[in-house]
Amino acid sequence: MPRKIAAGNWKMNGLQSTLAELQTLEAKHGDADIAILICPPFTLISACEDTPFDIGGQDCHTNEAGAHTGDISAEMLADVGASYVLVGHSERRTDHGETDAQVAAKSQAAYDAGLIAVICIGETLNEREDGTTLDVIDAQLAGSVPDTADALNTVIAYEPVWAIGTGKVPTTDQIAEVHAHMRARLQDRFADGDEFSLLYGGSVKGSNAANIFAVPHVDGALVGGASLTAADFSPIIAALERA
Ligand SMILES: O=C[C@H](O)COP(=O)(O)O
Repeated sequence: MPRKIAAGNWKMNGLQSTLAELQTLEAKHGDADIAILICPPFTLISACEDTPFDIGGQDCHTNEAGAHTGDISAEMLADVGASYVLVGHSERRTDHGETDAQVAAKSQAAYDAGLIAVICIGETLNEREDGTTLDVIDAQLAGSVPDTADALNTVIAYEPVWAIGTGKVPTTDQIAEVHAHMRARLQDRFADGDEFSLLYGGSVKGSNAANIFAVPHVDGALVGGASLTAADFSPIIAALERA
């Protein structure tokens, strides 16, 4: 069975005062049966050391170390207690021009440092409207997921770009189509393809989480805005625990 994962991506949000929200969340879900992953900004990772939740970075460099001002290596993330790292988020692909090849190299860097890579893929609105969604998914899976991936070192997050931070959510049929497609592609390519955790991301909220988690091959969520407060994230975690 794939791991169930409720992941919160704080993006460029969070100061030390934000950690009070994490403590509230711990009081409610500190003993959860599912994996709860928090991806705070780099500046707060050390401060999360004592949390019962898994901690992840939001990006890593392809190299272990070197002259790359402002970048963070996977080894540095592991050094301060992270066990996961997001790679290939659409905001990185758009803001920093990251390619599938770079995302694959970052994933490999994550594996080399002992981190689990959460590889993000998803189509734009134009691609959805052109009817090329599954082609885009195929290309991103082929290009961003290294041959060395397996269900223990890799999680795939399907995040339609047009659903991120917009309040627009695909229909459950649309999510089901993409997740079943991803599962089939992973089964074709990897011996343990049926064990990879597949997350949905894009405007997940307490009000829609249960419907999304009822979709076959949805093993959890990658949540942005609604992961910033315990009040918003807790109902999503609870829905996944019930799913
Ligand atoms: O990484 C998280 C996703 O980009 C989803 O963000 P959102 O929940 O704010 O739409």
